[in-house]
Amino acid sequence: MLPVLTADALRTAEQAHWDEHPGDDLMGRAAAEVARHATEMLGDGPRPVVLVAAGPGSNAGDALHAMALLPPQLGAVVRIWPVRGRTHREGLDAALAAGAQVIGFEEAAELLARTDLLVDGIAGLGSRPLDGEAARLARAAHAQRVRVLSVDLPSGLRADAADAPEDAFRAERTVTFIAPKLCHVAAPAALLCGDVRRATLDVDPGETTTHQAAASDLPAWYPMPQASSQKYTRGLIGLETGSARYPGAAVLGAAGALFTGTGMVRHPGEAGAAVVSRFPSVVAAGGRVQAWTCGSGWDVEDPAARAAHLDRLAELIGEGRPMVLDAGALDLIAEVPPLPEGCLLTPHAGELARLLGREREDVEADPLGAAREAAARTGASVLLKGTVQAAADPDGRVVLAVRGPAWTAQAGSGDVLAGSAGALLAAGLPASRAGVLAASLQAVAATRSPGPIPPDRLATTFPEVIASWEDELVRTGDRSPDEQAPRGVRPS
Ligand SMILES: NC(=O)C1=CN([C@@H]2O[C@H](COP(=O)(O)OP(=O)(O)OC[C@H]3O[C@@H](n4cnc5c(N)ncnc54)[C@H](O)[C@@H]3O)[C@@H](O)[C@H]2O)[C@@H](O)CC1
Repeated sequence: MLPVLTADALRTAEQAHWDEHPGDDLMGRAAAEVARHATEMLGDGPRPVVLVAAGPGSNAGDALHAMALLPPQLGAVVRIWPVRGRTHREGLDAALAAGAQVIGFEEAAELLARTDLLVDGIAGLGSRPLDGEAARLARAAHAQRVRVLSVDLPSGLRADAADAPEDAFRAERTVTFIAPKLCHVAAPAALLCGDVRRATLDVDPGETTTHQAAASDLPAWYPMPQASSQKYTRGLIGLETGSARYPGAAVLGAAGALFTGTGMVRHPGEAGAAVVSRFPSVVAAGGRVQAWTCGSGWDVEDPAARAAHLDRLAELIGEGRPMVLDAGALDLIAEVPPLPEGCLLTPHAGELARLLGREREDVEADPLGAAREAAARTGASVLLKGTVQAAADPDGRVVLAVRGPAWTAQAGSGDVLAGSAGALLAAGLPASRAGVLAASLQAVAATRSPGPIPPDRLATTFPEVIASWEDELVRTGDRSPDEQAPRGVRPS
């Protein structure tokens, strides 16, 4: 997992580094990284034109010092537009000494047509939305498809926010320092960062409570069956989902659980028959389970159905097993006893806002903060679904799931996800890990099988993804090839 730092935490890490290594030239190393990436992007065309948009702070310092570090044989023609006329003094002197020239806004705007690379050094950690000439330049660069290398982050984004203001640079590549910030990993901001390259600058990022899951983390997290496994040890998941009004949710949740992999799925509720007709391995009766998924497709608008769901939720809570609470069940939390240990709530932004008694926009403005608050209030882990998918634990730790394409933004994805997370919970994974793994599985599946595939059909591709994880574990020696395909005893 990658640490994700806030701007404040990053400044603290930087200060701690300087306390230990007084005078260490972090800007020099950052500039060398910018120069390396600029050179790589420019390739070997003759006398490339490089335009630097330079702000007033240290972000411009990195960009400008980098210009003095470009290989002389590149013969780059470097022009600097200082936003609002002033910029980082030493950086500017270094760039001028290497042959760069300062130009005004009009000249910079005209130069765009001949610019091979725009180095965006307006602002990094201190970035706020662009306005005036800077906004005009960003817009024109986008319209003219100018290639942009952003230093630390595309100017106009805010380091700790996931939103993408219209007036921000759109980078082909972003070289970020020490550790990524929220804007680099959470959509839609992350989509403006292009290819994000992390330069650690040999600075310890320190402790952080926020991490981004990587695709390479997933194989080891998945509960692969062992030679000694049997259905009871792999996990029994009970589904209490669907209703007369929304029977499909029960089928979708069962698809999520079955194609994620589990020992047995039980569906004792009224939608059980519909589920069994689609998936005959499902047991439409109660009995022992290790975890429950409930709430998907519950009809909480009809008073009689709502009362029945409420009774059933209280009953399930009384069993004391870990549960995934999805959709309708989230609306009933305030009316039932406290949840057992190890539960997972799976709200989207609107449901999370209702849970917190806030506006949806508030949640969207600070998705991780909202998930943390809900986790602290309910004592459950909270997987926020949507463009930002992240699971928060009651102690404040947050893990962002692997990102996928927006094809999964469709009705039914959440029902599949709740079933999938329930299967993983039943297998013994901690709640937030189950949520992050299920969300990541769906994202990876949609990346491998893009297009408008209905969520239950997409679930049928989960096994391919999981099989590739098993291949990976065998390749790295973390799983015996015999567990994957027993060879038996062969003639000597
Ligand atoms: N903190 C660190 O550990 C390191 C920082 N470095 C660089 O330093 C940067 C942080 O430097 P600073 O704290 O000086 O902050 P920035 O250079 O990110 O920006 C702050 C300045 O930019 C102005 N600004 C912000 N948004 C603007 C906008 N939209 N239009 C015009 N002006 C705008 C602010 O008014 C302020 O003067 C990092 O992003 C990185 O590039 C690197 O040198 C390496 C190490």
